[in-house]
Amino acid sequence: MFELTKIVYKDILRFDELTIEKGKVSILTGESGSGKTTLLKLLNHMITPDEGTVLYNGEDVKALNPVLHRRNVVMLQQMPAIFPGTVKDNLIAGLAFSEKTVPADAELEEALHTVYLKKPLETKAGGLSGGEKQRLALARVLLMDAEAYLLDEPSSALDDETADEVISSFLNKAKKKHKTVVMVTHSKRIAAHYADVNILLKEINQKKRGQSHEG
Ligand SMILES: Nc1ncnc2c1ncn2[C@@H]1O[C@H](COP(=O)(O)OP(=O)(O)OP(=O)(O)O)[C@@H](O)[C@H]1O
Repeated sequence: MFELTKIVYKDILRFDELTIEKGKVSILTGESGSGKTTLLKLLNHMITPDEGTVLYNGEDVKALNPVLHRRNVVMLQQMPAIFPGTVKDNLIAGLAFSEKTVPADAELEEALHTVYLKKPLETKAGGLSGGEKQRLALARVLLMDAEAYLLDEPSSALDDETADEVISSFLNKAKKKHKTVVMVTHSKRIAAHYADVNILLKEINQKKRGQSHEG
């Protein structure tokens, strides 16, 4: 689904090749500051590489309309925005961007159920805990029904048990619908349990520019 070739981005990323397969869960790990978020941003064209190409289904993302591309490839940021208003307002916020019709409340409740967030739709979102807000944002991207989900540490605010429930439930749903998931996590446990493919940034990322090595 994604093919990255001869990528250079500032002095952060430099690698020859990376393929991300359609319908698979690829888990991206690497130490803090190693460029995981930067790599996700290359995939949905929030940034453009200085050198090299990023292909999405065989097409150079530079040639794609960025707004349309980001409807197909939805990114959940590490600290996702929570909008003023209710849980429901937050769930439907992404749909306006995708120009999708607002589903019935039952479908919104189903998305909350998937992320184990047991709150009525009319709950004020501002009063939710950090972990609840994280799950609300995850439910919001799930409803966007994208082709690919780029999840940047989606369970960082959750305890281990809740993280397992939420991630496993989200991935089950995504897999049933043949979605592609690229997930960044610092959790070795989650990487070991849920990855179809493990991408270790330190294995692919080469010496940074400005260092003596020319490789
Ligand atoms: N636009 C930018 N310009 C310059 N440097 C940047 C830019 N964005 C990120 N960086 C730097 O690039 C490095 C990689 O950042 P990135 O957020 O991709 O790392 P990460 O692996 O996701 O880290 P973490 O696990 O801490 O979230 C960091 O040193 C960061 O400060």
